[in-house]
Amino acid sequence: MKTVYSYVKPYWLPALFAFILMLTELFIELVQPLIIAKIIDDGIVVNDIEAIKNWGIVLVFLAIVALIAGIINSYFAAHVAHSFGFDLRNALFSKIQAFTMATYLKFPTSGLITRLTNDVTQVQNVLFMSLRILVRAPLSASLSLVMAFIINPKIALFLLIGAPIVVGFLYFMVKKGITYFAQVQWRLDRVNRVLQECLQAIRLVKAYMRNEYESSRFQQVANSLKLDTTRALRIMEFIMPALLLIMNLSLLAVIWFGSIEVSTGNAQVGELVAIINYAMRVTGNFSMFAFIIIAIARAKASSDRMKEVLLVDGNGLEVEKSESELKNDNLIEEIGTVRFEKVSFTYPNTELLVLSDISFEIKQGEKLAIMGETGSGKTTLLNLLPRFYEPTSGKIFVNGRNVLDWQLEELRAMIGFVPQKSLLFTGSIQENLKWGKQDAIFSEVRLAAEQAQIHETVETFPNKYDTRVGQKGVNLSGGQKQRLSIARALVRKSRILVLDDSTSALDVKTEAALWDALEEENTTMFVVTQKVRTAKTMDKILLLHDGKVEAYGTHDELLQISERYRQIVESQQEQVGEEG
Ligand SMILES: Nc1ncnc2c1ncn2[C@@H]1O[C@H](COP(=O)(O)OP(=O)(O)OP(=O)(O)O)[C@@H](O)[C@H]1O
Repeated sequence: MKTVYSYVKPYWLPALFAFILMLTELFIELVQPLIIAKIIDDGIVVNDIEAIKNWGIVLVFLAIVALIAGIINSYFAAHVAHSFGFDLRNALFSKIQAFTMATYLKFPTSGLITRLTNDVTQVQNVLFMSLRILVRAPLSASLSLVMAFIINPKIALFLLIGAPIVVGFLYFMVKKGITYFAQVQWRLDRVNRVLQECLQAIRLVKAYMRNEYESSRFQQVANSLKLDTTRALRIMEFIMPALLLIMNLSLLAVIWFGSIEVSTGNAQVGELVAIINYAMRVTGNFSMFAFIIIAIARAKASSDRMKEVLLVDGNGLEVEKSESELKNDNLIEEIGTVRFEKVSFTYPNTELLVLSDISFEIKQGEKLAIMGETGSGKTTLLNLLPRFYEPTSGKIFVNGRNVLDWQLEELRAMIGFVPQKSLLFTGSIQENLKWGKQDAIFSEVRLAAEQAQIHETVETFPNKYDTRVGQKGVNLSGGQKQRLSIARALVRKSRILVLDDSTSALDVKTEAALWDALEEENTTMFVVTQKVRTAKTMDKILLLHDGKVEAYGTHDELLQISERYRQIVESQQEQVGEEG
């Protein structure tokens, strides 16, 4: 629990205040029965109105103090709990952002979302309850017991009849609760995952008319969540009345034995009333304690899940190298060059060699087309460049320096990356384009948009560059999204530009205009493409097959040396012929 609850530390002072106020409430709670006993024994029994009045005033005064203490305690408890929740969420978010791609693979997205939302809330609630009642309930119960013993040990002894059973019940509840609630949180992950998948693929679901299927899939996971939650809560449903029954039986025994003691003159009425009062407090506080124990069990399951994230360290995080570790080599000569030397790669936790013995070099300003059938390793190869993953063997050099020896930030600042799937964020077009370079001025944004052939389209939007995209914004076509993604990368003016099949949705004319515009830039380019027409315009082509280099060279060279390339060319010529 340490890693999660260490986030309470900065709030120790308000937490201490809350604790002291809680003790004040507790103290008053414990003194009240004594005063009632005084009112009965010194007032009612001897008919002393003055004593009743005086003790009555003290009672009311203490009740008001307890009320005020309770209100201020709630205020501090809420402040501590919510600040803690805020810090914890931020810490989790930062940690997740620093994950290596390999670590992301270990945590399903839905699981991370639940951890950041529901799990944090569970722990936050328990912290709030702790500052309000967690310590108070058992303390109040045990001190009430002590007070009862001080007043009359013989009668109070009857309160202990059920104690061993109560302790046994609580132990059982905590043990089962932790296991069951861990299962509940896991089920919540599954519900989130199905929901996320369905919403992301909503068009597909509609197009395939899979609404009913998706609904039943959702019902299945939601039902499992319901069953597991019910199972977990059932322990409480069973144990709470059982606890109360035991406690009330003890209370009955106290009343029975106490009335005998009073009638034989061994005890006073006031004493018995006070003990009954304390006994009821023991009962009430214990049931409250049992309720919190359930919440703690749930929070323990949640905090264990968050701990998994917070404890990710070392190889699981992207860590910047210290200046002293960096190689001070001469980078000027090879600026903009990229060299792969016998690079092989296997995804973490898998056996399959996805890239095998890849070697090639491109110079500054050269444009490399990467071709190959689906699954041949094109995206994987590109992912190694900004060090999303590290090669299993072999070396990759950027500007003549091994990518492992670069400061991560510097390396990535040099690379403009356009992933296969165009993703835009909620916000204006301009905000999206400036996303990779916050300090870009409008003329840079506009130039990038012109190069990416999207400027004219943006000009037709109602608010031009201030038009909102994403949820509640304009709906963009696939090609428009692709061009905006390209423009976003171009705004950064990176030395190296990586386009992972990012022009697939562009028509021939637009694509040609895009390459023309990029021709003017002295940018080294990696372009994954399926189209020979595109590949032909590049300086070199790297043809991958099954993760190996099938052929490497210019279009003409590949026509000479690679049968597979010739087949691709022929098949596309046939297509063009058929289309024509
Ligand atoms: N995260 C991953 N974990 C394990 N294996 C993966 C992962 N991503 C991709 N692979 C595997 O690596 C191989 C190469 O995938 P990659 O995405 O690089 O191919 P690609 O040539 O870009 O394909 P496409 O043209 O369809 O995008 C495939 O066999 C794929 O199953």
